[in-house]
Amino acid sequence: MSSAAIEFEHVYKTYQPAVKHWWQRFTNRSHGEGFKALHDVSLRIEYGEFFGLLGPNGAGKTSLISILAGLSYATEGRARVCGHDVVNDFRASRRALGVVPQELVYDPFFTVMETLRIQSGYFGLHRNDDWIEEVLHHLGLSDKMHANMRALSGGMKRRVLVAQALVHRPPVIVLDEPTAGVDVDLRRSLWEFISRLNREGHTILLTTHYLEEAEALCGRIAMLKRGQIVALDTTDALLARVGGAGLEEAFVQIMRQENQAAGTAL
Ligand SMILES: Nc1ncnc2c1ncn2[C@@H]1O[C@H](COP(=O)(O)OP(=O)(O)OP(=O)(O)O)[C@@H](O)[C@H]1O
Repeated sequence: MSSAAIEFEHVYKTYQPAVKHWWQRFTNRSHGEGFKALHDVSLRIEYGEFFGLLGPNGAGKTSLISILAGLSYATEGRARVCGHDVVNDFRASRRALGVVPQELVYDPFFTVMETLRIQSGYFGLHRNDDWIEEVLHHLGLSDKMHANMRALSGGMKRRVLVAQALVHRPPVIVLDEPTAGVDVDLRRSLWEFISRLNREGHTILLTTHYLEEAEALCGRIAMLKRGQIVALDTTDALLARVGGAGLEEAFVQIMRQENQAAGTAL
């Protein structure tokens, strides 16, 4: 079968429980069962898709993205980016991927431009200023180019994280809740920019709790619950399930059915 932009094959993730005593780090004994965050997740996202990964808090979205970005290993199963295995062919898979993380992580000692030049350097790009300036322009950050990262507001720092993910022009872009805590203005300009990248052929994987955002942008959606995919369909088909009552209604109904099946309350 030909490669896809993103592939997960029977992925499981179990987090080991925290050790109670420091000396237990040096023993091979199991310290308990561990927490099963992902359970047999298989997913194939084709080139050029705008794909939404939805799920309640703790469903496993970030765990899945972390495996894709090589930040964490799957306990079982495989993941690939543009056909490159994220473990055996890490450099190629990482080069094909731009990740906008959920947390605001930044180095307080650098300016925006320095931050982006350093990021370009990680990918071996030494003359990248033209592209960096274009990205900054589309993210409304041109006037902050020489500002220190510390001096930016939370929303602006988030824009820099988006720019950081794009410096090496990756064909696949993963955005983990990129609009959490940002103003309407940025959301609009960010989505216009990301949609443009998608029209130009980039594959987008988006996680968000703003369901109207996913409804407007994503062609296909997977819903995760307790580490398992409980729905995977086109956005249109999910909307048709609820007679066009909106993605939020579809989400609530699917999660409720899953809760009933699991015998728990929402
Ligand atoms: N490093 C870790 N060690 C132990 N448990 C973890 C770790 N990282 C995540 N978990 C647990 O795994 C589960 C899935 O977390 P994850 O962050 O992947 O969910 P999420 O769907 O991204 O949630 P949110 O929407 O709140 O960001 C949660 O119960 C979380 O507490």
